[in-house]
Amino acid sequence: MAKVYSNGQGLQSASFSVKKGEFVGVVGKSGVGKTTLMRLLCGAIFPTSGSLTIFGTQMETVKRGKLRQLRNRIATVYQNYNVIPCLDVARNVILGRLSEASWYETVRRLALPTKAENEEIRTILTKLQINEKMDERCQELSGGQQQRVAIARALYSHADMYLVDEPIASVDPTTANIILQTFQTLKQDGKTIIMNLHQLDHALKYCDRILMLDQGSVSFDGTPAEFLQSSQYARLASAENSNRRCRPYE
Ligand SMILES: Nc1ncnc2c1ncn2[C@@H]1O[C@H](COP(=O)(O)OP(=O)(O)OP(=O)(O)O)[C@@H](O)[C@H]1O
Repeated sequence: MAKVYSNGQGLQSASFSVKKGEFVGVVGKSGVGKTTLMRLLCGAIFPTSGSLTIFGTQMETVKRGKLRQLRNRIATVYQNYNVIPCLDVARNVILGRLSEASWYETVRRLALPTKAENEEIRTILTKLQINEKMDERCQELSGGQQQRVAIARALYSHADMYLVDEPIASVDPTTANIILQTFQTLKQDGKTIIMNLHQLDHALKYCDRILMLDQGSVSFDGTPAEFLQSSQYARLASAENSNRRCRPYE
């Protein structure tokens, strides 16, 4: 498929399929089309040519109702977090599971979450080490904390597929590992994860497949071990000024 914007930029050519339960890392320089790919995969935009099938549904001909159902099976974590600043952390997380709820149920969950709902939210926030912020408004949090709230909201959705755009861009190395380990646990539960990552060492360590984009096209598709041996890895690592060869399996 391709998604070419009116200025000629975008994703020029991508051909791949992803299996249930795979953790795919999408790497590549800035501007090569990683976010465009994410937006295609969550049905926010559509290919300008070629074909895209998500959960067996062809996106070129999808009807509005079916698209809504598909989107309910996909959780997206955007680079800019998309949290609601004036709501507290718990309520931002609750938003992750409201798409199917009636108007009454939406108000009830936001105004009067049950003990079980609060406990589930607290468990997710504890995993991401941000539970002490549960009652604080998002506008009072740092960028890295807001990023973890956005991740918690995605986890609360119980989606089948997680599209995650640069989830560790604003966090310290310890938190980065916590976040990536959380997604690895999801993968073990059979969830599919497609994650844009700039940090090659983390992609090599946590993903079980690497897709590299270069100038809007897929230039590599293989395992981390194959990627590590590839000329594409060498080029990208040196371009990102990090040609320190990683040894993720040691
Ligand atoms: N809505 C748009 N209209 C026109 N051009 C766009 C649009 N969105 C992205 N582009 C262009 O498409 C190309 C790919 O952008 P995209 O955001 O997908 O890259 P990226 O790999 O995610 O970059 P980064 O790593 O910096 O986030 C870029 O050249 C960008 O300028």
